[in-house]
Amino acid sequence: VGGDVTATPESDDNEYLCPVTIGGQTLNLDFDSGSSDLWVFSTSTPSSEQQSHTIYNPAKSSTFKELNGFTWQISYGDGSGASGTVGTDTVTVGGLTVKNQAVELATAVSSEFVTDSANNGLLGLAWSNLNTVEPTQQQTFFANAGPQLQQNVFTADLRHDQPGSYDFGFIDTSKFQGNLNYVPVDNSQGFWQFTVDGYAVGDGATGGNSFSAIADTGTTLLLLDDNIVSDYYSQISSAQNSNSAGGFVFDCTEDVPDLTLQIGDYAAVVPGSLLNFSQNGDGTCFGGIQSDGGQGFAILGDVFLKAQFTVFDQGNVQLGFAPK
Ligand SMILES: C[C@H](Cc1ccc(C(C)(C)C)cc1)[C@H](NN)c1nnnn1Cc1ccc2c(c1)OCO2
Repeated sequence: VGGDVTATPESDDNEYLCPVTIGGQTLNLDFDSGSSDLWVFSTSTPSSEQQSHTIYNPAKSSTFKELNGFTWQISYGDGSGASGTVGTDTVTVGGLTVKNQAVELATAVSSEFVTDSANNGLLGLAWSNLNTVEPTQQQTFFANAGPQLQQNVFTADLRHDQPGSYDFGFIDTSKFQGNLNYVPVDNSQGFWQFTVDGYAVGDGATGGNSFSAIADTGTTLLLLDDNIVSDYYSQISSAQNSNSAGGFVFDCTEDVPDLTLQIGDYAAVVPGSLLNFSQNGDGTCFGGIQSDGGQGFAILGDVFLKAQFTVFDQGNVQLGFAPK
């Protein structure tokens, strides 16, 4: 048994949304391999915060069950967050159905979620030890689906400005070139965390120290250690760190170098075209590489994942990468 679901980019590839059916109701959710809560806008969300969101109404689901007294509360690294109550329902993603999946109903959401009307919640795909439900931590959709999957994996094929896909339970070899390169995962902190062994800017030599990184479909950009960020932008003459823009910007006319991350024997190339992320409207462009805020590990978000076909292997606790 498996599932294949389309991942549609919002404007500027800021996030990728996928249709999820919960108790017969379909909402577009942001699949997030960097968190482990499945939460939705619902009839429990204050009407002032519901705005033009699609909401889930548990009263209209014949399979919803309340988990009495259970709560959740999550804060994301970008400062946003949400909280609420919990129940279970039947959840279907791309034809793959999980019964009695914990579904977290938002009773409060931060302004970033209120204003992003296309995003009706998150579906966490990190490890279940990151789930925030109390008093009893809940399993993710992927953890619950694992036993019924042919292969205990899901794959991400995100694309620039065009629909991509997530597959659950199988690896579609038509979606990548060559062989998959596997790297062991340390899931002790709940992330898809692994070691990057070095990096290269443009056609320069690979150097630098090894560092920890997480594969995070829920983060838009490629967030790296400040030293690597400075090294990278030293190769773009007009680059500057702009407070008003919220990060490094450069003239849109500049030739933007590739970044290569050495992962074991695999050289993961992120082409310069993806590293010129968006236009600021004043002739400057916003970089796809930005600071990780000094949190001790790099966050390989969508900018990185658009350039690699990625296998999240729950069975063998490993990640696989291949060029597309
Ligand atoms: C930000 C997303 C989670 C999210 C997604 C979408 C949204 C909006 C829809 C409202 C746009 C908000 C939030 C990410 N998911 N793993 C995440 N959740 N927790 N940490 N991260 C990654 C991180 C992202 C940005 C940092 C950061 C760490 O540290 C410093 O700046």
